[in-house]
Amino acid sequence: MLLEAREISFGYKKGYHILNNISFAAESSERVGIVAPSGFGKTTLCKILAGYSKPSNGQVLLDGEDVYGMKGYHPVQMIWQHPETSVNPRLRLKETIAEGDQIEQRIINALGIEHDWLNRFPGELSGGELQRFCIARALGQRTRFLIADEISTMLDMITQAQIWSFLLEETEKRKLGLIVVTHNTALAEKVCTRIQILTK
Ligand SMILES: Nc1ncnc2c1ncn2[C@@H]1O[C@H](COP(=O)(O)OP(=O)(O)OP(=O)(O)O)[C@@H](O)[C@H]1O
Repeated sequence: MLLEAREISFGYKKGYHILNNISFAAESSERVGIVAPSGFGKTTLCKILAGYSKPSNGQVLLDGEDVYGMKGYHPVQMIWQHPETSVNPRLRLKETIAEGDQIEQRIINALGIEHDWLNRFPGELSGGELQRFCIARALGQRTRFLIADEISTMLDMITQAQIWSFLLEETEKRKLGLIVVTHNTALAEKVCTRIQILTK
């Protein structure tokens, strides 16, 4: 499967574009690191790829089909930098998991999610524990591409290693494309099959 962003332009303020004519493509067999300076618009591009923001110009295509015309589950799922703002604080974590597309128990186990955490609210977990739920939720049955936007910045080294080794194994097994946004070049070089530098 091919995910393509073609000549994307986007601005938060009318008349001022953050992204100007940006093109990007990734195959589901790839793990692509996106590198650009802070404030360039990497998260904005990820939001466009995952269907959260519509570009003012350009198209996002999945195997040639415009994703903004698709209905139902979005095959491009995003894991955000801040898990605490990516979950509903009023839902117990088992309900957060249920927001995903039939998340398999083996994914919950592999991420080290403890049974007792499922009955808690987000405010009762650490950032690292919560991020595991956000990763699990994104790995639904119909997910084809996963976007990881600075997902491990707040984690200790052991947890980072566990989570990345799980993600590499899972994406390989299910042939999911992985797009990685990080300022950590050593991490990008380790986990990605290709690095794409975005330029204005
Ligand atoms: N919701 C918003 N409303 C207005 N401006 C925004 C909004 N979100 C982001 N911006 C601005 O858009 C620009 C790009 O932001 P974005 O988060 O996409 O950059 P980034 O490359 O991911 O940055 P970083 O590497 O620092 O995370 C920034 O100047 C930011 O202030």
